[in-house]
Order: sequence, then structure tokens, then C-alpha cells
Amino acid sequence: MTKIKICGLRREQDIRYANELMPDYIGFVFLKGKMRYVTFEEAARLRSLLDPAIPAVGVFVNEPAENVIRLLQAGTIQIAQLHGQEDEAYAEELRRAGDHCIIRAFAVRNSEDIHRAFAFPADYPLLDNGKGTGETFDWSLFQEQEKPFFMAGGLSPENVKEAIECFHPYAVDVSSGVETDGFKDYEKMKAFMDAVRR
Ligand SMILES: O=C(O)c1ccccc1NCC(=O)[C@H](O)[C@H](O)COP(=O)(O)O
Repeated sequence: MTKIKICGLRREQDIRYANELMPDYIGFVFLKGKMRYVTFEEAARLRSLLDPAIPAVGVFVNEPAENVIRLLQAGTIQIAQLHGQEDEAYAEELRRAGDHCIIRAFAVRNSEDIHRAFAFPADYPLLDNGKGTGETFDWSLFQEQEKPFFMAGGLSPENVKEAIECFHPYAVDVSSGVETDGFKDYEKMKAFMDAVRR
């Protein structure tokens, strides 16, 4: 069964939605200035309210590795998603601090980006259009791959079934497509999860 990550949770209401719907992962965005940004302290509070069975993914853009390690070791997050220009050495630094799961996101603009994504030494590549843009990347660029991956970018209850049938991702990742007016929408979250799990 394809796993589901719902990203950009930032309110206690979002956590209540997640605890009821039980996605496989949720994401906290730590990029300052972004609408979905949460502070380390806010994330710790939200983590404390989240069902322990749901791993929290920390989404970072070129964050100092020591900060990511601190959040992992504190248990605020369980997985690090690197969404900037973090290189192999950065990923290795996280690994030296503990056997942490690493997702490395790539914006797909051409087929070379897909090759780079699958060559990067992370547990999972994440193929995306950008950073929470609500837009799909050009799906025609995709070539069959062996390594399990996350698929993101403009997914919604309306298109996620097609994405799964075409690309067979390990997980699908959504943020904008389950929001209304910039806030997580319970009915859209439920519709997305039903579309994946039915
Ligand atoms: O979601 C954001 O605002 C964001 C900001 C900066 C870096 C990454 C961000 N999101 C990362 C994600 O994993 C999103 O879920 C992914 O980009 C898909 O977003 P969407 O196209 O809105 O479903």
C-alpha cells in the first residue's frame, strides 16, 4: 500500500486531524518566512500532541546540520527531509550522529534531475516540483526506477490515484492539495487518503 505524508502541519487543529486520519507521516516545515513555517519550539509542542505512531518529518532548506541533529536527537522529528542544496557530506554528517532516515528532495526540471535524485545517498529521494508550490512537475520526464521514492508536487485527491498507477511511488506527499485558504482542510485530507487507500 502506498504510504501517505501530509506536510506543512502547523496548528494543533492539524494534529487533531492527523490523529484521527492517521497518515503514515506528517511534515513540519522549518523554513523561515514560509506560510507553513513552524519554530523548533512549536514543532516540539505539536509533536507532543501527535499520535506516537506517526513519524514526524522535519523539512529543511540548508539548515545547519547541528540544528537538524538536535531536533532528531530530541525526538521532535524522526526523519530529516533536505529540500535545499544539501550535499552528500551533509547527509553523512547526519548519519554520523545517528542512524537517522534521510529524504532528499529534488525539483524535477529535466530527466537529469531524476537521475541525480536516485543517485543521491539518501534513504528516499523525493521528486517534487519545488517547495510546497501546489504544482506538479512534468510527469512525462519520469523513468522507471528500482529505488523506493516519495512523489510530491501538486498532488490532490483528484490526481493522486493516477500518480500512483503511473509511477508506483513508495509514498505520496501532499501539502497545498489538502488545504483551503492556506490551512489544512479535514475533508480534503480525508479525500486524499481515501483516494490512496481505496
Ligand atoms: O510546504 C512548504 O511550504 C515548503 C516550504 C519550503 C520547503 C519545502 C516545503 N514543502 C515540502 C514538502 O514536502 C511539500 O509537501 C511538497 O513540496 C509538496 O507540496 P505541494 O505541491 O504543496 O503539495
